[in-house]
Amino acid sequence: MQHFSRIALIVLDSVGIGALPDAEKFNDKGVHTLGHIAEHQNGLSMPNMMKLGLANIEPIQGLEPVAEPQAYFGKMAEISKGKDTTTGHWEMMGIFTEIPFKTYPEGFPKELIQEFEKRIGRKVLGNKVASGTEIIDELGEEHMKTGAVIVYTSADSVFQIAAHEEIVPLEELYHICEVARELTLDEKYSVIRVIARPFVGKPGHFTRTANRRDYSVEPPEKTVLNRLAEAKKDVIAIGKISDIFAGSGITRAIHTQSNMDGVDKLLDTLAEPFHGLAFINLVDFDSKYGHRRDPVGYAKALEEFDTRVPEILAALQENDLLIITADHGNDPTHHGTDHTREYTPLLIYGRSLSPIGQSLGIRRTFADLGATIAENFSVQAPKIGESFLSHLK
Ligand SMILES: O=P(O)(O)O[C@H]1O[C@H](CO)[C@@H](O)[C@H]1O
Ligand SMILES: [Mn+2]
Ligand SMILES: [Mn+2]
Repeated sequence: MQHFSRIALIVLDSVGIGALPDAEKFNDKGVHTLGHIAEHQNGLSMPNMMKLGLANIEPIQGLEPVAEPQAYFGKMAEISKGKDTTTGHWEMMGIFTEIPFKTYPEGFPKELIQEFEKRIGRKVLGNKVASGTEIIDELGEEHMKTGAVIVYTSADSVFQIAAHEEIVPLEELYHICEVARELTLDEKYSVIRVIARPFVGKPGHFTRTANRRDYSVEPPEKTVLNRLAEAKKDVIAIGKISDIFAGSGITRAIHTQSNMDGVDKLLDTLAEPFHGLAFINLVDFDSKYGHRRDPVGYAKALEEFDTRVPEILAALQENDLLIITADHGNDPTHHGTDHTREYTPLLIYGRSLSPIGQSLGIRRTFADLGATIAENFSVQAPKIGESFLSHLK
């Protein structure tokens, strides 16, 4: 069996590949992020991902499978009871989330908001489920006049705080988030993530900045990342990965501004020597296009990523393994603005592997990834997941 000295794991945030069998329970019957974007655009120009075998995973209207895919390919099911970023990434690294995280479809309880207002010395606006761009359009002006911060949530377990950078300086916003983080760690509330959502601009023309910051809870048990770090391997987190794991098991964190900046930083990372895992999340697909229900923008982002694939392949050394997947869906043609319950694509490429990839079938859980990575680096396997390392030849 081959072992690899470096693994690069790329998560295309929200690029799902069709409804999971239990999608109906999530109000997501018939969703298909990649398929519906391709259908909407009458095809997608992603020649490099096609060469790897993206369209070989399953038939997708407008995308042609290739005769000789360069990568091993398949799709993965999520067994955890959730469709958010945290649940998806944690499952990849071996955690089964059986009890869904607490969500707040009616907004946060009054007593929590009152305590929060008291502690931060500012009032709260909103306190409801909303889309982040819509709620700043709706309440941004009032926020600027009164200095009250905008609090909102979604179908996920998130406490999001939006504020204009010129009204609430970033340092203060981050402090406010720390207060919210502390209050919502209480079991009574158990919110998974507090998120700072700074924005700039004039009423009617607000834009969010890249100064977003996530305050996550630590995973409830050790993940494959912890096992790697304990075994003195490098665990390099690029983009929001470090936030998602609250820094746990990460040996180096690199923050990014955008998908393309993320790819640049991955290339920089691959150009340097390391031994272990480079784990990157490209969030624009999700935050800029999926939640905004913008299939045209989403398609462009996919095509833009595709143009960078040759550079990524060229940056790989003989003994490297590249894995491309996603953490959930976010079908921009589906109702609402939330994630969608989907399979995620799986593409695995290595220069030392056979030039024609085989099917890895339908993986029962995202944790097959963690199990594979653990086996590769000879660290303790996660409780769930089956390694497919021996299939890679
Ligand atoms: O609508 P925006 O602010 O982008 O928020 C989205 O981002 C959150 C965190 O990923 C999701 O829960 C969803 O609410
Ligand atoms: Mn995500
Ligand atoms: Mn999202």
